[in-house]
Amino acid sequence: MRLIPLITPAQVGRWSAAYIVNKINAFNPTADKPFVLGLPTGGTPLTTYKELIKLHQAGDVSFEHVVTFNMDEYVGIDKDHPESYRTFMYSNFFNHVNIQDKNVNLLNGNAEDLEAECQRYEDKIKSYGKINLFMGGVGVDGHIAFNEPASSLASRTRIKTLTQDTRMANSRFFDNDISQVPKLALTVGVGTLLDSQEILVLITGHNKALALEAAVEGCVNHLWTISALQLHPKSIIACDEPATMELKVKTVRYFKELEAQNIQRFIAE
Ligand SMILES: N[C@@H]1[C@@H](O)[C@H](O)[C@@H](COP(=O)(O)O)O[C@@H]1O
Repeated sequence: MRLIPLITPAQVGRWSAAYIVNKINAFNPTADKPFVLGLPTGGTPLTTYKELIKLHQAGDVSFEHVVTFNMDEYVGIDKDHPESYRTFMYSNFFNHVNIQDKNVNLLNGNAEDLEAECQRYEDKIKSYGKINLFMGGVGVDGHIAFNEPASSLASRTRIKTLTQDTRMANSRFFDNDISQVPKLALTVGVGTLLDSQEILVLITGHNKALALEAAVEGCVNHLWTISALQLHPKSIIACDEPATMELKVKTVRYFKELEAQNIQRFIAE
């Protein structure tokens, strides 16, 4: 695992966007060989999306041959609801870059047969071979995508019941009214994520410090599904300083030294 210890959320946005752009450009995607990118929603990746849009507008990256798969979606809210993850993705990213609509993959939380919808998603991912890079965030309780505590670390795309904690955290997007937050969601599984070639997780803010500790210093444990990153051959966490508050000083120092060259340009800005 790599830990990229930045200082501010803006730096996490810039670092992660630059990382993604380099990966896409090095891959040199074509119509026959698209780059497959997994994407999250949430407050944390917003700066990354803004930076990606900027880099696209500057001509540094094209999304023409990029295929995306979003990690999750609520069940039972209209696809055009302002808080659906579909709406989030179009308004914060897809509408601002040259991605082709046919290359956008989102789970349909209103499908008649939700289990069949999850299987369709898994099959569609398989049809591309694998996801080249999955970007993610983390919940305060350490969930990745909507893999809530005690999710199987071998799980695949499926329906999950959201915990009270998650619904409370997400009520900030629903007029602070928990009763408006859906109780169910469709989510890729931990196993689905682990099949990706690379995973890049963004963690910012002091309220995520315990989740970062569990991811980096904790044992692999289904109660903190983010800890499954330790099982992945190529996982990266980009974090800001407040998120490191529960890590040991020596852990932070170790990664600061290791990544000095890679973070220098970003922390100087
Ligand atoms: N399903 C999403 C997760 O994918 C996301 O990582 C998490 C944290 O969101 P935020 O970045 O807003 O803290 O929120 C939701 O639960």
